[in-house]
Amino acid sequence: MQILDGQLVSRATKDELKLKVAQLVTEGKKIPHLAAVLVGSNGASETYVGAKVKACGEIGFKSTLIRLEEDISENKLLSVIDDLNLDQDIDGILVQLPLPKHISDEKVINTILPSKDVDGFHPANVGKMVQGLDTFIPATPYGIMLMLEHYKIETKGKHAVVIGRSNIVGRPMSILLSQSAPYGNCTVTITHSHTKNLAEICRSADIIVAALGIPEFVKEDMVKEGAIIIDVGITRVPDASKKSGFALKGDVDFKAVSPKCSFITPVPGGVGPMTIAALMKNTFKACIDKL
Ligand SMILES: Nc1nc(=O)c2c([nH]1)NC[C@@H]1CN(c3ccc(C(=O)N[C@@H](CCC(=O)O)C(=O)O)cc3)C=[N+]21
Repeated sequence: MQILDGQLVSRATKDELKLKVAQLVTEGKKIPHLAAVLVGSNGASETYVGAKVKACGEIGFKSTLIRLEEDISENKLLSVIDDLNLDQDIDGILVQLPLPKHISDEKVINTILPSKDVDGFHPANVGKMVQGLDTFIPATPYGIMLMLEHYKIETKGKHAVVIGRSNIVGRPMSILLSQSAPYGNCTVTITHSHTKNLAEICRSADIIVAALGIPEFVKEDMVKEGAIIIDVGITRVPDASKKSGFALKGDVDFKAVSPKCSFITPVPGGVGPMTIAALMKNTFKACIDKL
């Protein structure tokens, strides 16, 4: 069993980008600039956005964090996005999800200029991704593909089971895994809360991507010997023994499952850091090739 070290691969990816930025500097070219928009103050969102801004600093990107009040009107938020769309210095725009209930995710996502949509959530970019055209790939699935590539894990012809069908992870992941090289070339089964015989389907998987958001959902008896396990879940569960007051739990029962598999991602330190690295690659792309 080998642990897939997201911290390590993320660092390597960021180091690569850092060199490329240094090159841009010597050539006197534009430096990538990410605008991150955070509405309200959800603890987890603060952490993630903070990590994104920090990564920009490490690589040498510019970043602007825009904090807005929880009760900002939808129209006001849309006008903030319009301003960022028009701002020639901003290459990438990221609006951290989830948004407060009175704001429509769909309207927000549709307002971001596709050429600045480094999350790859805009329907125009989703459409391109589905067709295998050049576009921004959503950061979590992209990060997972980068991780598999880094460890030279052969995916061709394998049966991949994706648990979860969200627009930000499960669905794009299932599409990328099914696509031809440089993507997965897998046979993909996408499963969700209405799937029958989930355990049985999982047992037939060579690769499991768990992205349903239920802590330790994937148990030992759902996993085939030698399977590759990608754990996307990251839930904060109360834990009095931790200084923060919570522990991070993945969607996989790591202790029980890890002895059975060939490769597994830990939580934390697996997919999470790769999500950040992939976002940085998208931000670089937004600056370099104006799609
Ligand atoms: N517009 C938008 N784009 C996103 O890409 C996006 C989003 N909204 N909303 C929430 C999810 C989640 N996400 C994570 C990013 C980093 C870690 C990460 O770095 N995790 C660390 C631990 C961080 C901690 O201590 O909580 C780890 O797994 O090692 C996790 C999750 C991005 N998302």
